[in-house]
Amino acid sequence: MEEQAKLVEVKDLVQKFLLKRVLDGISFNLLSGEALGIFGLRGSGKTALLHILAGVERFSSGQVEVLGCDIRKDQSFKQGIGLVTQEPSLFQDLNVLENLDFIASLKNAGPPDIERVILQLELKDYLRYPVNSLEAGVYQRLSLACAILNSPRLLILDEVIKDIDIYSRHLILQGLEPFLASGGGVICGFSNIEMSAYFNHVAWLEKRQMEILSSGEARDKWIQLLESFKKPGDWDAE
Ligand SMILES: Nc1ncnc2c1ncn2[C@@H]1O[C@H](COP(=O)(O)OP(=O)(O)OP(=O)(O)O)[C@@H](O)[C@H]1O
Repeated sequence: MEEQAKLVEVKDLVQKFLLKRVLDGISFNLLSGEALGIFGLRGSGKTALLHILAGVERFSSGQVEVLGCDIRKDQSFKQGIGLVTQEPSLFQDLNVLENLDFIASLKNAGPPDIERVILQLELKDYLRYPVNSLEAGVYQRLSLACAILNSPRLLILDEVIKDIDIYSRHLILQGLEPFLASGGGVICGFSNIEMSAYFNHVAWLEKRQMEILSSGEARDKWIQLLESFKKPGDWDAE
């Protein structure tokens, strides 16, 4: 059997904001064909980690390799990733097609790529809609469409299917299957434990540390956590 390529390798990652440690000695790998879900309570560091992997935030110490690049020294991995951030990141003043056109030009993608993503995420009926008029599910379909215009090898997704309609969720998840089967990798932050089943592994972030679990183990841990909560303040990460 062909050996799976290592898409992400993280060793001893530390992230501090001012003097506060948010991630403390995190290590994990992602192989091609794998989907890793990053799970944690509010403020546990999911977004901080995803932004480091996408190269949009610096980190305090440790080693991070993405698509074979030491990301502190070599930024070329950015051409091979697709990012969907938790905060809306599309151009609000442009319509759907204008967003696709503009982002395609930034990513050196061409008309066939635009056609491909419109088809995959069923955006044809929305092309002239202003982005700020889209319902959440269609907005996320467009966000993912923009992220995959450059046919990335690694997708970094932050809460991409949170609070969206079931059909959009289906379209997004269905699109990930052939992507993974062809050797892509997905890292996805999520906060609804029900979504664990969609990932090969769940990276549980708590108290600045990471634990890699199966989806079943993550659900069990969630049930134990719920049972241990006694007062509302316990919902905070620290
Ligand atoms: N740029 C920043 N400057 C200072 N503190 C930050 C910064 N980014 C994140 N933090 C802090 O780091 C911690 C982790 O935040 P992060 O947004 O990564 O958590 P999260 O798990 O994604 O939370 P949520 O589920 O609410 O999105 C929080 O305490 C947050 O306030």
